[in-house]
Amino acid sequence: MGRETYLKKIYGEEAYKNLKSKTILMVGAGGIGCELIKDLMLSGYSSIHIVDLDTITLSNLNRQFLFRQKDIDQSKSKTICEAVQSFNYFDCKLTSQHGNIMDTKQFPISWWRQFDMIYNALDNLEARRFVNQMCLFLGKPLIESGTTGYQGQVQPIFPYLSECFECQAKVTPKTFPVCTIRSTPSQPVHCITWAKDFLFVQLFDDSTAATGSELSHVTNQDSQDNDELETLKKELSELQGLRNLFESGNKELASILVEDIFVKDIARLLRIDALWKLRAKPIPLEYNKEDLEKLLMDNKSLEILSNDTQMWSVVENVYVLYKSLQALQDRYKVDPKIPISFDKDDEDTLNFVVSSANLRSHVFGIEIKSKFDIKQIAGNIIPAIATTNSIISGFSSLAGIRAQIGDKIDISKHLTTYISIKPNKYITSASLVPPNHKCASCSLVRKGIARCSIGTTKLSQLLQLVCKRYGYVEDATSIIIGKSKLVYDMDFDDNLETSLEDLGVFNGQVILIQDDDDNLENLELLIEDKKGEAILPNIQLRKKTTIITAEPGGLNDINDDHLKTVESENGDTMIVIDEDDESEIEEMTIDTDGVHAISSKNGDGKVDESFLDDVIEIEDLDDYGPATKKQRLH
Ligand SMILES: Nc1ncnc2c1ncn2[C@@H]1O[C@H](COP(=O)(O)OP(=O)(O)OP(=O)(O)O)[C@@H](O)[C@H]1O
Ligand SMILES: [Zn+2]
Repeated sequence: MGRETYLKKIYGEEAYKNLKSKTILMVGAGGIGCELIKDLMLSGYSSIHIVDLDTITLSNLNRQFLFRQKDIDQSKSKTICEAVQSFNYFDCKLTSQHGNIMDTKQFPISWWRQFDMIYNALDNLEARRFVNQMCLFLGKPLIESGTTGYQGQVQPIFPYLSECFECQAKVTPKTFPVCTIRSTPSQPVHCITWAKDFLFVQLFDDSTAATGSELSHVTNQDSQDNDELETLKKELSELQGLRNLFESGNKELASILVEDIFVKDIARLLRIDALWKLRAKPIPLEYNKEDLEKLLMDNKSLEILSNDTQMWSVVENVYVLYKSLQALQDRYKVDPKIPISFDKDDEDTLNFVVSSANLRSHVFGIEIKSKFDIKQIAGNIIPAIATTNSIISGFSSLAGIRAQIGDKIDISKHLTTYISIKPNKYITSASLVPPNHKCASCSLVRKGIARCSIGTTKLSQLLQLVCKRYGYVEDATSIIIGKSKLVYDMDFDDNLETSLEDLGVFNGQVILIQDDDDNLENLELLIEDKKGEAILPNIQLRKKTTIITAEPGGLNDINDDHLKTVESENGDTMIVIDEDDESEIEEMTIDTDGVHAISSKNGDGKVDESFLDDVIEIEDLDDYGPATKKQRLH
């Protein structure tokens, strides 16, 4: 029996053949990627490309089971491909690429074209958003997955048919008021944030992100108290002095820093009575200097640094602070050009943050934490769980297979899957829904790829082409390069005879075509620089349509009068929205000849009752609010 026999039985001969012809991309070779690659490779795809920007670290080995001790510092994508070769039963062609998926030079649009589908196995929003955008430009299905602790989710995304990654707002990490961090901490996390995002940044980090750090700029909005503002400004200039001592390799830095930050600054804060009316006062740091001397003299004390599950005493924290400062100073001395930035896996930076956070906690009467705990909090880590990654990878690969074996995408046949550890909710799912009509990525604008030679194509040619092809009117069109560079509109035609390249367009650049009359939807063209005649994407731009907002139950009573209020025309599309949760109830074509003036999109002239049952209460038929007109791109 051939090895493929079971796959053929499961999928069916045709579907198997179909899958065997597909080339797919997996982005990320970490926790999810290590599990997913096995599933994908054994699913029958003909070829899989794997991209990851990182190398393997010791901390990856506890859950990324394809990596071994010997692989540390090797490229993740290369190692993962080698690791699965021994069970590559269906001769899947594996291609690894080490690089950042957002690098448009290494991964130009011509490279993306080869894939039939993309699987995300990423760990950050920025890269996920980028891949989502690429899939929208290319019109390729994306299987998005993610895990946090015991929770996980797989979302199949079919561009313009189902919600994209950006259709729902994403939760951003919790932030704290600046003055809680700088003057009045009350929880360990406040002190850890102070140590990592303020003290560390001020002393060592040179990056622009650091100098622009919000915690370094305190304004009247952050604090009404002038004394507090003055004190915090003084602290900042004092830190500049400490930074100079650090850079000059001053041997007294540690003792000066402890005195300045944990004694003098605290004493200064204590003088601001307003801060302590309702709060417990901090106590400037006191510790036994002889004990510190003893620790510093004894080489055995170094064991404290790796004792990461027990709470360090106050003097031990001071000792770790001394040691980490010393190590960082030595690094700076060897090569000042190598940036020092916080990384939870960089022991010296972690030790500095742990000890200074703990000393601040002690001063403010907040509980001290172990190095292990602080590492979790400072690295925003919710422990990654191998089993969760494994289950999610299974669902992810199944979601992709389902997308590939059918001929035409019917989103009602696909599901978003969730897993959790809540009883009765281990595995749940939800139907895919059409794109959110407010989504700036997939609903307010159409996307496509235009091929043209940027060196020889003039702006005027591009303008004429898009007008001819999509129905824009030259006098009512704006062209914007990148995020905000306006190069053409009705009152600004200076650039028409300039080539796209001279206007700053590069291979992979995005250009926005905007209808100033608001009749047609806007279009984002990703420019692929290619010699020869310009080729525009084959897209039917949609006319902006009318949305009628009706209260629950009002749907059947929308009549000619309402349609007149919203100036609808025969043949327009109407979307009825549930006012409570803004979900779309029904999409209909307006027929102004009929008495009831509505025909549903399935063409039988009736509202789809089965759909309504779920959403609105039919008894409320008389109780509808006035219809309002909104513009929607459909
Ligand atoms: N822009 C990107 N391009 C390519 N690969 C990326 C990009 N961003 C993240 N990745 C990769 O995605 C993977 C995500 O895996 P995972 O969530 O397990 O993170 P990790 O870095 O391996 O682990 P941890 O963050 O817990 O140390 C990582 O291997 C990471 O290198
Ligand atoms: Zn969207």
